[in-house]
This record gives sequence, C-alpha cells and structure tokens, in this order.
Amino acid sequence: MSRTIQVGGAAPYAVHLGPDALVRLGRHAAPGRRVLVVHQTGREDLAREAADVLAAAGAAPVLAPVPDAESAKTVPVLAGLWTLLGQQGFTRSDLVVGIGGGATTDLAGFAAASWLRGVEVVQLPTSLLGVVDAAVGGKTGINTAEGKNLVGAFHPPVEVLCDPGWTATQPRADYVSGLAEVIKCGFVADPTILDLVEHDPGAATDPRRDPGLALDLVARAVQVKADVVAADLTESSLREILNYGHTFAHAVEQVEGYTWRHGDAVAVGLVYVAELAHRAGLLDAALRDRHRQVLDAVGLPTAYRPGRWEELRTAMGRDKKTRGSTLRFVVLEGLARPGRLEGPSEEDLRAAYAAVAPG
Ligand SMILES: NC(=O)c1ccc[n+]([C@@H]2O[C@H](COP(=O)([O-])OP(=O)(O)OC[C@H]3O[C@@H](n4cnc5c(N)ncnc54)[C@H](O)[C@@H]3O)[C@@H](O)[C@H]2O)c1
Ligand SMILES: O=C(O)C(=O)C[C@@H](O)[C@H](O)[C@H](O)COP(=O)(O)O
Ligand SMILES: [Zn+2]
Repeated sequence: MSRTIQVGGAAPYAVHLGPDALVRLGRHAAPGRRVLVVHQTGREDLAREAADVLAAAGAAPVLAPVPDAESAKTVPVLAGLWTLLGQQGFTRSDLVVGIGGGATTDLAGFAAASWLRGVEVVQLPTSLLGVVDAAVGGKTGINTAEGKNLVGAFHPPVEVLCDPGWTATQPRADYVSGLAEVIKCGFVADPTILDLVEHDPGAATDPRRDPGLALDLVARAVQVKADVVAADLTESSLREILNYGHTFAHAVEQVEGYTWRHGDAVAVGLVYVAELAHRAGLLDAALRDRHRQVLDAVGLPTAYRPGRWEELRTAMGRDKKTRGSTLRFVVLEGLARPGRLEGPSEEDLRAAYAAVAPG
C-alpha cells in the first residue's frame, strides 16, 4: 500500500508513503555528493540502512546522531551539526537527511536551512506526528529558554519519504499523541477524519489493527497540510489554521519543561481554544464538546492542572501569532470553518483555563 501526495507551490515536492521509501532516497544520491544523515539516537538501524542506500549510489554519507526528542532542538546540538558540516566541507550541492520524530526533522531541517543559507533536505519521518505534520511544509527550527520554536526558518524539503512500517514500532502513547495533529486537521479542514476516528477509535490508535485506516488518516492529514502550505508557505494568513490549538499547547510544553509530548499538549490546547471560542460566542456547545469527546475517545489528555495560569499567560504572549501585546487565536466558527479571535478579554482567557484545569 503506497500513497503519494504532491505539495505544490514555488518549489513543489512529494510526500511518499510506502515500503519503497528507502529505495527512493537513493535517487537523491550522486557520485561524491556529501549527505549528512541526522538521526535520533535509537534509529541507528534505519540511519545505517539509509547510508548504505546512499553509498551504493555513489554518495558520501556522514552519520550524525542527535539526542532524543526535544533535547535535539537546542543551540548546542545545532552548533554541533554546523561544526560537522564545516569539517566535512559541505557545499551547496550537498544534502541533509533527517531521520526520526518531529524533533529530529525540525532540527535537521533548520541545519539545512542555515548551512550556507540553504542546502537541500530530504525528510524521513519515523513518527506519526512527524509524517502527518512536522516533516511536511518546511517549518524548521529549535527552542530557546524563552519558548518553543522561537528560532527557525521556512525551508521546504525536496522530498518526504515514509515507510508506514516505521511508525508502527512507535510506543502507543507516542503514536496516539500524533493523532492530535490528525484530529486538528479534521476540525479545521477535513471532517471525514473526525468521522473515521469516531467510528472506530480503537483502530485509529493502532496502525497494526487496520493499516488501511492508518494510511487513510495519514494521507488525509498530509493532504490538508499540503493544500495549506502550497497556498501560504510563510504563514501570512491561511497557514495559521495549522496552528489551531497551539497557542495554549506551546505554553504548556514550555511550562512543563518539554516533558509533555507535543501532541498531548495540542490535545489540551484544542480543548482550551474550543472553550475560548464558545465563550466568545463563536462556537456552539455541541462542536465545543465534540473536541473533548473525540480526543477522549482515543485517550488523549483533555485536562491540565490548575495553578499555572500566570506562567501560561506569559508563555502565550510569545506565540508567533501574537502581534504586539494582542494575543491572536485560530478558532472555529463551525466545522472546517476556521476564523481568528483577536485580543480576547483576560476574563475569558482565564475562564477557559479554569474549564480545562478545574481545581
Ligand atoms: N515543523 C512542523 O511543522 C512541526 C509540526 C508539528 C510538530 N512539530 C514538532 O515535532 C516535535 C514532535 O514530534 P514527535 O511527536 O515525533 O516527537 P519526537 O520527535 O520527540 O519523538 C517522540 C518519541 O518517539 C520516538 N520515536 C520516533 N519514531 C519512532 C519509531 N518509529 N519507533 C519508536 N520510537 C520512535 C522518539 O525517539 C521520541 O522518543 C515537536 O518538537 C514539535 O514542535 C513540528
Ligand atoms: O505547519 C504549521 O504551520 C503548524 O503550525 C503545524 C504545527 O502543528 C506545528 O506544531 C508547528 O511547528 C508550530 O509552529 P509554530 O510556528 O507555532 O512554532
Ligand atoms: Zn503541532
């Protein structure tokens, strides 16, 4: 079972889902082409397979293991990659490959974006969240002490390759966290995703139980992202809809010292923003409640802890959609009808928190 989704725009590329992902990687090799294979620790097996494919086609792969999860998205780790790129003499005709979850592909993408002001990157996501979201669309970057993804660049990959078998080895909780981004796509653009998940939440959380459903959900979410980023790569307006739920989510991640999975934080962020939109009179109670219900059904968190409001409020001020001191939220005004809520009252902001974090 394979699927290929084309991402349009100024520099079009393919997102290929299929067991031949590594074979296709070989097409990016050329005699003497240097390839930095940035891979998360724990994916050495796949990194070596990728390196063998590249080397067989004449390229010169260099393996670059990086720490797991968010510890990869730091200045020292990025600086280590720059050192390696410099020492190995990478030029603009060379290539970076990212192998791992979204944290690794965000880092690898930014290393590629920043080296010599931009070399090509091919992304090989191994997590559900990575393939449906992080590896697609060209947002790359790292975190700083002040917040999530505060340093980065828009740098689309030249191809995204994923063997669905890779994500099947993810621990269940990590896989389920990726479903939060899939469900997000359902709310903002493709309600069939919600119908599919609600119809059989158990199958949606286990790719081994129904590989066809898993591939369908992935392809649908990628299609949503592809359509949006093709129209607005640099987030001048439309692309903000992919940030649904993220204002609160990124604040939770930062307040929790990046110990929360990104997708788990997104789930709580979706519940928060649905409550906020309801309080602002934009979203009816039934659609607000559907957020909590579908997230609950797959076992994603829908509540946060009380007592953290001041820290969360400060962190939300650093969201990239903020303009000056005005917080801006992507909200739903109906199913697949995203809008914006600008400068909600402090009272509503806090009341929505109280609803998500009853204490
Ligand atoms: N650039 C974007 O547009 C974008 C979009 C969404 C999320 N993100 C970023 O992506 C990151 C979250 O991605 P994630 O959920 O993949 O988290 P992650 O990269 O931290 O990976 C989660 C865990 O899964 C493990 N893992 C990954 N693939 C595996 C596999 N095949 N088998 C076993 N274990 C595996 C990793 O080692 C890690 O422990 C966050 O940093 C988030 O900000 C970026
Ligand atoms: O692709 C986008 O655009 C998104 O906002 C997708 C999000 O799921 C993703 O977490 C993204 O990294 C958030 O971007 P940020 O600009 O809010 O840091
Ligand atoms: Zn996200």
